[in-house]
Amino acid sequence: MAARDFKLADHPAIPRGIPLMLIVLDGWGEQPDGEYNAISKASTPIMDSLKKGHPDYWRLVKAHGPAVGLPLESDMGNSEVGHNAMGAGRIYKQGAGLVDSALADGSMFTGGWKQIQETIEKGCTLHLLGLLSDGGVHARLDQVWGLLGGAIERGAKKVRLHILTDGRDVADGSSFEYVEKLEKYIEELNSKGADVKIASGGGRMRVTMDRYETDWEVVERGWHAHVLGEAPNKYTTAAEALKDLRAKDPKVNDQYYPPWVVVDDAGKSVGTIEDGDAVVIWNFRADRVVMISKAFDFEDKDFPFFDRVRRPKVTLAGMLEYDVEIHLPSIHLVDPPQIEGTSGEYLAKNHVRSYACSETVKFGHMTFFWNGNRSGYFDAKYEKYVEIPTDKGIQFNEKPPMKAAEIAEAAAAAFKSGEWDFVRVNFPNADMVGHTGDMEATVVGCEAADKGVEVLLKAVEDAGGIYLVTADHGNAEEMVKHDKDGKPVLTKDGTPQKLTAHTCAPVPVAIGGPGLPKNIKLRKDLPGAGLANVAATFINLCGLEAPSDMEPTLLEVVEQ
Ligand SMILES: O=C(O)[C@@H](CO)OP(=O)(O)O
Ligand SMILES: [Mn+2]
Ligand SMILES: [Mn+2]
Repeated sequence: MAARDFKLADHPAIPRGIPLMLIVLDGWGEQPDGEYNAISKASTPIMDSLKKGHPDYWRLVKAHGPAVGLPLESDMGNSEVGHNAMGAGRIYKQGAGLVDSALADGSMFTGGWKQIQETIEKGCTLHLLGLLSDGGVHARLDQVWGLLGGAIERGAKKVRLHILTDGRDVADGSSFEYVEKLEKYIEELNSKGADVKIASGGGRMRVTMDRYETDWEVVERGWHAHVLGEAPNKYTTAAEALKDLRAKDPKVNDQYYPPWVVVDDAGKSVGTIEDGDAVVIWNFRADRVVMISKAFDFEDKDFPFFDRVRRPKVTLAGMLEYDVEIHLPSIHLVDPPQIEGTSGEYLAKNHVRSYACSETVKFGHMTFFWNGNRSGYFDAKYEKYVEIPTDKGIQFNEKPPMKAAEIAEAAAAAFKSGEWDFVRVNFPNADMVGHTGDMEATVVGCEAADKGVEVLLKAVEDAGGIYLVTADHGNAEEMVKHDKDGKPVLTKDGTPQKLTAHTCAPVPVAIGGPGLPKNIKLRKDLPGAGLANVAATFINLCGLEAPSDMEPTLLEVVEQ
């Protein structure tokens, strides 16, 4: 491919140097007002006022399914694909679909797998670890079956599974059904001579799947259970663990199970991870498996995060490469989407000074995901990434405002300082609190996010700047599950079933501010536009023409 020319021409109608504020409201979808819509229930005067700008200054864009590179129209959006699309301005076939193709054409077992195969042939144990979920955000059951079955077909004898339960992308309690399905499949494989067992597990928010170094203790708990075979909770089957831990503590749910291990009759773990073993992480999504990958891959001198006690020398493979900058893990089964020529690189190379900010749980969304799953700066001279620490060890409905005020304060100060041309922030509330399924708390979270937007729009007003407000996918606007006719799905006790997951709702794009030239409006001719169209839009708002291989801008220059 010809080398990319990063020089961008000036935009014909938008001058350079008018500062731009871009706000992403994580998990803020647009759906009709209703009893279970936490966003419409909340008092959100600022977001409501933006909506009045329809059609010239407010519109909806797609944030789910093929529009963001997911296999099916029924696939809900998520932060990785949403921020990848916004940051890159293009639609890439994403992890879920890439793994599907690699399983279908067999290439799953031809690349990085070869090194796993060598360890299997030596008779070592193969450990498979990941989120046991059909949500399609981080992982999918059929892919786990494909990996496990494929490994057995290729000669793996002893396989141990380390499972993280979900309840976030799927209904709480679905772990029972998934474990039952997995046990059935294991029985089938074992009846043909394999030795497969579930060895350890825990809830994804409490065990192993932390992200962006919010709390290394989460990963440490997982390390103890999966690797060392140690946890305060010991059971003879996974199903027993799930049942008993819930019965003991009403606060336990699929997301927040404590760590547990499966033990034999002598009380010994059935699946510690030992020197020479192979470990495959089956999640395709990166953020929540970067830390556990580091725990396996990093030498002691590079790993100050917790005492690993014992670090087995294993062959570790990721389903995908999770960090394409530092090539983590060093082996992967399926190549990740080749995201390059992102807006961040273009802007840095055109000397647009960019400032990105969120609190820890979403920090990497505005940096790592935004930049195509790269962890560093393109050019530190023109970029600054600011992280506000997220509270550790709480469930987010306990403190729904989260750090919205602090994010707004930091970003408003950066904007007013005049040091930055482009400030981008993410407010996590609608998403992180929405995932708890707690309606009241989510309403409070949405109100806090709206207040954050208010502070930032005031900064834009004061500095004569431009704003672009959008979201990465839906979540808080649908807090209970609905059937095809739009009626709430009821649980056995007659109450509506909580929906903790993201949705397929479209998301808003709003533009404005005193710096927006009067002849710039939103186009009316792109009904199918999605999040990938946002990149060209904000590059234009920075005063530059967008690269020709990005999805088209949402802006038009109108005659006055
Ligand atoms: O928390 C996460 O990992 C996902 C849901 O699984 O949410 P988001 O895509 O918004 O980060
Ligand atoms: Mn998100
Ligand atoms: Mn989410």
